[in-house]
Amino acid sequence: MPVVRTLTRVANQITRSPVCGCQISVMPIRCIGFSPRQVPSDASFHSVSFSETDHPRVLITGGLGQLGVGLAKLLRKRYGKNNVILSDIRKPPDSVFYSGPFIYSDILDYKNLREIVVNNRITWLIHYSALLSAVGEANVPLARAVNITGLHNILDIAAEHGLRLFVPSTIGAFGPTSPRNPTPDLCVQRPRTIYGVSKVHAELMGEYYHYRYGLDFRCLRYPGIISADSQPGGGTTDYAVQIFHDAIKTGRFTCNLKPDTRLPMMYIDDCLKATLEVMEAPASSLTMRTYNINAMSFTPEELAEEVQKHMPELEVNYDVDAVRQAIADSWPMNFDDSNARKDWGWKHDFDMAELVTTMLNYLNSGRLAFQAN
Ligand SMILES: NC(=O)C1=CN([C@@H]2O[C@H](COP(=O)(O)OP(=O)(O)OC[C@H]3O[C@@H](n4cnc5c(N)ncnc54)[C@H](O)[C@@H]3O)[C@@H](O)[C@H]2O)C=CC1
Ligand SMILES: CC(=O)[C@H](N)C(=O)O
Repeated sequence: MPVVRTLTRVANQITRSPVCGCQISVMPIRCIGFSPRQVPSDASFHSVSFSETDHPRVLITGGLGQLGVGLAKLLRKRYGKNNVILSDIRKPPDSVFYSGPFIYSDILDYKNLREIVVNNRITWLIHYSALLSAVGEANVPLARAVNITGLHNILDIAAEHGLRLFVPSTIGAFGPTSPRNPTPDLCVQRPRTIYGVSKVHAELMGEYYHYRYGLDFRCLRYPGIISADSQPGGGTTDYAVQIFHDAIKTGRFTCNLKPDTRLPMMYIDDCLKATLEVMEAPASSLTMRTYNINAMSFTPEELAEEVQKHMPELEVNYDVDAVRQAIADSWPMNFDDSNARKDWGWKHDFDMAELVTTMLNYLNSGRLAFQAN
């Protein structure tokens, strides 16, 4: 009865486990039986299987979206090109395919995901696959599958293989009954989008797996992320990226949110830096497993005025999208990230003025290079 022996050993280990100082007496249901998710005989359930002196072996899921390619670039600089594998279900452009390891991975395919983790000796998993707020409302069944069922696969594989797991959450994990100005780490969370509901689920499941199985789960609630060289994937904060592209291309911008809609925002370099920092933070410095992070907070009107300091001719109009506006009206206006600052030294570099200058310089230099060729 090797399986029973293994389960008994694991059960004893868990009930003795000092995680959170709690005594636990019930076995994890998912580990019982002969499913592919069966506990392996050498499962320890206690995280960080890699030696801290070695570089981690990182897998990024959903890596071809707005954030993944930039994160891979940052991590490859630090840990070596071949130690960071990007994955997605989309076909990578040449620039991505030839810049480091890329692999097809559908997070809904548990066996394929497990094979990738085993064959590549993955130690860190950065789980970026998701459907964002606006596209999620347009296809709830798919958002539910990717954001919830997909997350379950990720959690099981991470727990089974002792991975350090990063799952981003979002300002969208809060709702109209949350305090909105500012929104603290711990408060009422009753979001009204499938995206928000799935992210609260991810926060709670990750924290539960940490408490129950010792999974090294780390989670940051990102604000709206603004980037120049990658396009957002269908969110409510996308206007704050689009304004730069339209300003440079046409000198005109039509905003789909009302001029006074205040939302927390961050430049991509700060977002990627925070992700790296929280992944490298010693576990002892983390008093929580889910942290708000923030950099700035502005309205479309304020952002447009800042852009107009550089491009006074920019014309801005408003054509409000009811779905996006309702979502934005239920989200935080300001984010309280004091715990991240206190616990692991989070500090942003870009405020609104620096963000605008950086975005315009980047996009203008691209345009000039294009014209020169
Ligand atoms: N971009 C932002 O402003 C913010 C992003 N986040 C979170 O950060 C993460 C990354 O965000 P973005 O890069 O902006 O998202 P994105 O929408 O640009 O990219 C998501 C990627 O997931 C992939 N994907 C979809 N279904 C999949 C499946 N079945 N298997 C594997 N991959 C699949 C898509 O092909 C896409 O490349 C997401 O979890 C998002 O919720 C959180 C807050 C703000
Ligand atoms: C803030 C987010 O999570 C994302 N950018 C969205 O608007 O859906």
